[in-house]
Amino acid sequence: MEKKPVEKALTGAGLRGQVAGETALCTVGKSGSGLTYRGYDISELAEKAAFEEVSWLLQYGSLPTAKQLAEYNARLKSMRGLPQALKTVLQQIPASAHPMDVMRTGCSMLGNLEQEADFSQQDHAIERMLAVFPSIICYWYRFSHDGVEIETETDDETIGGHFLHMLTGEQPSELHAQVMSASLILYAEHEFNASTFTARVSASTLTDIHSAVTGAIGTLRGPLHGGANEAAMEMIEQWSSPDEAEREIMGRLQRKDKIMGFGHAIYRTNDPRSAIIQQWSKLLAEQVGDTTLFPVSERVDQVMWREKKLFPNADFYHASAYHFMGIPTKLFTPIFVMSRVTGWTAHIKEQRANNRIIRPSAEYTGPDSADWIAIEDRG
Ligand SMILES: CC(=O)SCCNC(=O)CCNC(=O)[C@H](O)C(C)(C)COP(=O)(O)OP(=O)(O)OC[C@H]1O[C@@H](n2cnc3c(N)ncnc32)[C@H](O)[C@@H]1OP(=O)(O)O
Ligand SMILES: O=C([O-])CC(=O)C(=O)O
Repeated sequence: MEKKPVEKALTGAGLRGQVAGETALCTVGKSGSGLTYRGYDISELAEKAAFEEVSWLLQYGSLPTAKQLAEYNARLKSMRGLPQALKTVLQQIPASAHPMDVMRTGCSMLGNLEQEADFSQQDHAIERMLAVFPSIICYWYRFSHDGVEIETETDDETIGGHFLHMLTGEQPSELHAQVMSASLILYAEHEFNASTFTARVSASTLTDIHSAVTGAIGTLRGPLHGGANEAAMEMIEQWSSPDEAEREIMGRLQRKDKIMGFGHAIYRTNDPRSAIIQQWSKLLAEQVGDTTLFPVSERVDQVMWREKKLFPNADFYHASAYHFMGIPTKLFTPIFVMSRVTGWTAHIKEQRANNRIIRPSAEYTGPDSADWIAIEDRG
């Protein structure tokens, strides 16, 4: 079937199509559907790189040598521990809290305990956030849900493996560690998306790095952005067959509901990250013997294209992939944070290196002038 692009101008509301700054970090949809990080194609990175190589690439500008990577990994490993004051704060947060709020509070508290005194400390602060974010979410999750106080200073080689290990209490399989690495690479960076733009606006005031990242976490939380992976999971898990999924999707489209995990502000024909995570999801489905969730996902994909010419974005097949690895749905978006902190902080560094406060203008639509009305005369 030939795919046709979604017809909608890249202009107007939402600053669509307007250049809001410069970056050497990433291109999105440059030739319609591509994605590159510092010139490297996403499919090559997802196939050949470890997530830590990509995070180094974003933070320091080039691929690391073997020595640089080994030293970086050792540093990250040594930074996984939580200060007692942060543990105490995490222990206060109820199990009913939204895990993205936990991430936001965790990041903010870290900024209180380990302040970035000046910008010469930014690389240390970035490595610390990258190393400790999985610890923050897993410590809170296991404490609030299972009553277990976990050890976050594990010996796992990778960030993805470290996360899965803390979450399940077991060493992850090679396949799961591989999928986590690929997933973290896919989510790492995406130009001027809403959360990254938040981070850049924040950084442009010359505020500290934890404030900028805290704002970005809050922005990523929304269902139109990172929260879509959880929303997609909540949708597809309701259906027990592809036929039921098709009927339900048709009904939702008729009611003009948004289907989470579909469509994109920039890509017009496909999101290059989707096919990659779809392949991993398929493999995981085979491994767990799934005969429902993956076929349901594929049917939703087909129907959305047939009916609306809308395609799955990075979030849609992440839902089933994470589910097959046993990750609770509410932790899907925090994984996005564990990855995207690399993109946010690379943008913060870039903004700081050539800064002018970001302060656009608005088109005024209010009354021309208004005459003052004394309070006793107001109806
Ligand atoms: C990692 C990420 O953050 S990826 C994005 C994750 N978000 C989602 O998956 C949420 C669902 N998707 C959406 O809400 C949107 O597609 C967004 C927010 C991603 C992009 O929004 P926009 O740039 O405004 O979308 P776009 O201009 O391409 O919309 C074109 C038309 O398709 C419709 N449309 C877009 N996405 C969807 C969807 N998921 N379900 C149903 N209709 C949709 C729009 O309502 C619009 O219709 P209209 O012309 O009648 O108003
Ligand atoms: O670019 C966007 O608007 C949203 C997105 O896909 C991302 O942040 O990964």
